[in-house]
Amino acid sequence: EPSTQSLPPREFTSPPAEHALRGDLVCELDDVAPRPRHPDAFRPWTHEPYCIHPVEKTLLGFCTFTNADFMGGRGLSLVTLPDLAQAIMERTTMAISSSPRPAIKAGETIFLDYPALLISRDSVEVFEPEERIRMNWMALLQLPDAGRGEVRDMASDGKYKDELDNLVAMNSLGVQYAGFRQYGTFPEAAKMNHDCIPNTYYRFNDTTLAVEVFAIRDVKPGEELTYSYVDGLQEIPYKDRHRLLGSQFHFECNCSICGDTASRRESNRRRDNIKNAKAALNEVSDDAAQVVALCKKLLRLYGEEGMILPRPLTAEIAAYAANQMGDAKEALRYAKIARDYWSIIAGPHSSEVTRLEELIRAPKDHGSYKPKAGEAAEESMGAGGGSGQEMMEDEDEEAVLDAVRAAMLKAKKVAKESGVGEKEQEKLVEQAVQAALKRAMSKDEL
Ligand SMILES: C[S@@+](CC[C@H](N)C(=O)[O-])C[C@H]1O[C@@H](n2cnc3c(N)ncnc32)[C@H](O)[C@@H]1O
Repeated sequence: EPSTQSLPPREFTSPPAEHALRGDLVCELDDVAPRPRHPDAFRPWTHEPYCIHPVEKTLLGFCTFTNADFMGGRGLSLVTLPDLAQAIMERTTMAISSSPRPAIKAGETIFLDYPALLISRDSVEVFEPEERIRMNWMALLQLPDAGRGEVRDMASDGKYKDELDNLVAMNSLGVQYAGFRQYGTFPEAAKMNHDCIPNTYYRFNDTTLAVEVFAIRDVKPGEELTYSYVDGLQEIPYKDRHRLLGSQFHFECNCSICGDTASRRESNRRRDNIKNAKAALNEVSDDAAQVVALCKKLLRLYGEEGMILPRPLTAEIAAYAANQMGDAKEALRYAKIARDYWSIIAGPHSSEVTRLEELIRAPKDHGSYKPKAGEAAEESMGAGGGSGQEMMEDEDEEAVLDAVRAAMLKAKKVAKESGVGEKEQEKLVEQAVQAALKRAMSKDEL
């Protein structure tokens, strides 16, 4: 018996006699299975599968399976064994885009795309316009029909005289090849609209030439995928964004923070606060406590505005500043936030993640750590006592002095780095020396 488990709830049926008998079958519209009234009736297929089994019911049957939504409505039909069709479809559920796309987790790759055109940005400066435009057109016309067709289907309105210049400006991603900036025209990515608060970002692999579009936050099923056509729109208020997108791309942005006046106003207010907090952060770079407070505020504002990209660096700065204040717990908390966002944006194996992991593993051993004033004394006591104890083992008076001297030197260094005043430093060193001496002496008495 063929496995019917993966089949839609319908029994294998013999083909209608007239089909089986027709030699030179001419397909008529009647042969097309109608789309069922309920869209999920034959899920994942959009049409009732049409199955035949040769000769006997006991033999494996073949069916025609169709998913008309595959690849954004291009459709896919399979004529194959039911189990195989099911397996193929399970693997490619991501490509069915008109049935609600499944939810995507932050950091997840959504698709890979390869460029149809890769045009050096330097060509604009190096060549006369006519020469450059001629080269670009040749690049396009020498593509095979399929690639050329995909490029020619792209939007090409804009401010330039040459249609292809407009097309490239409108549809390209900025990528770098061996350090040289390029306009990369990627047919799939070019289908994505702009959003001033996008839900995806991309990275370019200059070995494979693939651009990887990935989610920077969780994306709900069916939610539109967007990226920002312009980098660094972070603090820019509506009016300036409107002017920029209008002059560069010739469209009026209707994204969530541009669409209506109330949203524009709300977003402008938040962006104003972000701008001010960033300016204040530049002013207070020597004051670790202020740095932490401002980063905390910025992270809150980025959260309210739904901005993801600036978060990891802000959290990372907060982590170092907290550690500098001797607050290893807070440093750890921010370091984890920074690590998690870097993992989404730069990738889980990026140098950014490795850098943060170092701090997370042992905040107090990290170069940024400076113990608090009180802890400075304690630490030096520990160090002095420890080395003193070792020395006491051979009951050598010189060793007691060495231990105390070592404790004093360590305490001086720690007190100086803690940033407290000179008087306070002296007091700390004195305390540490006394503690080390006491420890060494008590050991001696034993
Ligand atoms: C690269 S194409 C994006 C795909 C395009 N929507 C399509 O259907 O082929 C750029 C064009 O999409 C439209 N567009 C993209 N983002 C938009 C936005 N945020 N608001 C309004 N129109 C937008 C503009 O017409 C722009 O010229």
